[in-house]
Amino acid sequence: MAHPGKQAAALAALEYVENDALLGVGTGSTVNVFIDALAASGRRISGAVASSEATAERLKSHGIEVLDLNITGQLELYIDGADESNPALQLIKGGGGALTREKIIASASRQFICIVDQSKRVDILGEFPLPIEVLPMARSFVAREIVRMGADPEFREAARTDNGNIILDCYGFSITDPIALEAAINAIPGVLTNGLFAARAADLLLVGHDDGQVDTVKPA
Ligand SMILES: O=C[C@H](O)[C@H](O)[C@H](O)COP(=O)(O)O
Repeated sequence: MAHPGKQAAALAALEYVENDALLGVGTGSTVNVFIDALAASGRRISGAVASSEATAERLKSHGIEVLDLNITGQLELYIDGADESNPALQLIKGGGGALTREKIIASASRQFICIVDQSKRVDILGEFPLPIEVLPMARSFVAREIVRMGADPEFREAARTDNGNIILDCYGFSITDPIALEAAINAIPGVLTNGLFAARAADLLLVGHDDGQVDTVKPA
């Protein structure tokens, strides 16, 4: 049984899915509730672009067609969870390691609805360690660069992303300017992307509470 806040947010997102929609679908436990609820709702969608192999498998298990982003072009709607959201709806994502594909699909979508439970809302991003996807041969180099930037990178042991890369979880970044930090980390050679979704923040946040209430939040 999913956390009640996650469940409430995921169910609320169903209201934004139109018949025959072509959806982008994120990754994680909140999105899993959404996928299962979508299938159970009987809503008919044209297909979905998946942000991870796990999501693709779950969609297919419900008989939802999984499509290639190269074929679909721009998507109307992307639905995904997050690890943290600030009032501008800038996010930290990647706790499940799917950040790169998630950022691609979010950027290729007209609207990004983010579904979270109340615990994910923060004033300033960064309590959650910032994940960075890195090419394996660049691991030590990127880690040293992150230390030079004032944070503490930790290698996510025994984890490989769907793209065959490694994750550095970075503790202690002072994220007062998320757009600048996102760009600075992405400029390090060997970084595929980092988990800050600041240049492409969410457009709408659905926040689920334990009692089943859902807040609909627009960027401040
Ligand atoms: O890589 C994983 C994703 O960014 C998830 O959206 C994020 O970690 C939130 O996951 P959950 O819904 O399981 O809390």
